[in-house]
Amino acid sequence: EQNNLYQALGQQQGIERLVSIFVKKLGQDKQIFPYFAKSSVSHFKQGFISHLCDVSGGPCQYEGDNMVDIHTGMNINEADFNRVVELLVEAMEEAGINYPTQNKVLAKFAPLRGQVIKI
Ligand code: HEM
Repeated sequence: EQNNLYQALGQQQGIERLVSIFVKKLGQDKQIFPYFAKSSVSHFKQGFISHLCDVSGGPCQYEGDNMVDIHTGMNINEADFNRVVELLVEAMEEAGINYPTQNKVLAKFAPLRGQVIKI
């Protein structure tokens, strides 16, 4: 069951394609771009790919820092969190990912909300 989500996302290739679209959207968004102004896009991209591969049940182990450590100090508020989720949904839409699969991805991220938002 766990592994089904990874399959539904199109495995490694599908996840890489999705994250590329997502990263492009983050960089083009006036509300969100400032957060990433000083980060390495390729580092973020690789980290996000392996994290998504991991949480979707794929054969990857995310080895980056935990969500709290990464996002602490960024002062991410609720509205910005919601915007990032919106951009992720748009990216999934553009990548042709079906609704049940989109919802499963969102269900994986929802519990992380409290670890990412201003603490
Ligand atoms: C559930 C939602 C989120 C998840 C799962 C998530 C996950 C991640 C991951 C996996 C990384 C890469 C870590 C690494 O490998 O070093 C990362 C980095 C980052 N995230 Fe998030 N994130 C989320 C929400 C957000 C939001 C809402 C913002 C800003 C509005 C944000 C801003 C950043 C930034 C700026 C970095 C790059 C840090 C650097 O310079 O390396 N994240 N996030």
